[in-house]
Amino acid sequence: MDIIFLKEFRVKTLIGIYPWEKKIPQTIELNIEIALPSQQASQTDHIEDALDYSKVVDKINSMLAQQHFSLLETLTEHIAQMILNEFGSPWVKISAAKLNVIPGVKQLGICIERSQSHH
Ligand SMILES: Nc1nc2c(c(=O)[nH]1)N=C([C@H](O)[C@@H](O)CO)CN2
Repeated sequence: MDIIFLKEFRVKTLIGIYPWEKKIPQTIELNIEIALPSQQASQTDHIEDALDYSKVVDKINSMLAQQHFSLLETLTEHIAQMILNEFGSPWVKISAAKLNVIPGVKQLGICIERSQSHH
């Protein structure tokens, strides 16, 4: 299985359950692994055959500018479903962390894995 990864991808968004968190954007750090639907790009050297990771970054930036979540669980689920549905990936692993939001904890967050469901 071939995997594209995005490491330490930082993005500002409104995220959290508390009133202040719904007004003040916070930086979250994403780490993402995306299984590729095919190995074709490694043979052809054509971007048209690749899963274009710059498009994934653009999609996530625009999603998190428009949609505001209370929980990191919901945020990661939405990103995972977008990647599975719009990029045809068979499997994704996504972690999202808040930075220095609780004294004494440098990062805290969640990590999820999701696969295509075949009906
Ligand atoms: N399981 C979770 N627990 C908590 C979350 C969350 O997103 N998932 N969020 C918060 C608050 O927003 C917190 O980050 C502020 O300190 C608390 N617990």
